[in-house]
Amino acid sequence: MPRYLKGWLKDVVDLSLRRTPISISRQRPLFSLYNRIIEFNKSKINAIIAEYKRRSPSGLDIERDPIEYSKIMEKYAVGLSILTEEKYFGGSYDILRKISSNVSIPILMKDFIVKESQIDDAFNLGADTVLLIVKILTERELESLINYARSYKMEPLVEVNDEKDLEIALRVGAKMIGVNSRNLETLLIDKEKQRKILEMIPSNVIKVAESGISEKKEIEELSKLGVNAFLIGTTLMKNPEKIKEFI
Ligand SMILES: O=P(O)(O)OC[C@@H](O)[C@@H](O)c1c[nH]c2ccccc12
Repeated sequence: MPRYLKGWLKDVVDLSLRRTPISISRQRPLFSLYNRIIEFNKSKINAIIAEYKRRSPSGLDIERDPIEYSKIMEKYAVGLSILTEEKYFGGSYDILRKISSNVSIPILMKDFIVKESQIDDAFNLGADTVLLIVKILTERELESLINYARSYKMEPLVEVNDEKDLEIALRVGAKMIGVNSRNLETLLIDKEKQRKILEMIPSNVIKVAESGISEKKEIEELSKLGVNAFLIGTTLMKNPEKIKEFI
């Protein structure tokens, strides 16, 4: 069982535990997000992970064609992040499947993963990796889900929000760590804290800055701290063309 949680996080995790596994099989080769971030870093192109997200508990509400969006991002982004959580983020497995059959760049399935069958689903739907959120899992669960993802050759993005999360992520051997500036419990953004945590990550780990990025200047500043990739949702959902300015 996942960690003790309250409020919407408890609800979203309960829904994840009850999610019915799908029964289709993968139709697409595996594209490594981890390797492609390193390639972008070598060629000095800002590695942007563009997120498709219709809604969010922090207030976003947007309709946009998923294929059209993904086709723009395919030209510029290092990868895509696709929300599949239904109730709070307006995502679906169907959207992920449609996008994965139309693009040839790495795709991260963004959901509240608490059981192995959700990783099976990600693989079968054509995703190339998954997000694992430290805050909702026990250390043992996190470790075993990381290994389970790796059994599919997926290197998961492990999300942390504070020092304690980071200690756990490093202890269980995460190789790609995302620091979310948004606290999932309070929904508040704290960029100072995010920077502090990013600076604590050893340089042999891929560092991803997540949430609240809206300007090129922020990407440049974060790059100076050794950040390898940037996960951007809201800004690109509102204006996909901004990706051209960001890279
Ligand atoms: O829309 P933004 O502020 O650019 O953020 C994107 C991404 O970081 C955010 O959607 C996110 C980060 N971690 C999550 C965990 C669950 C759901 C969503 C998220």
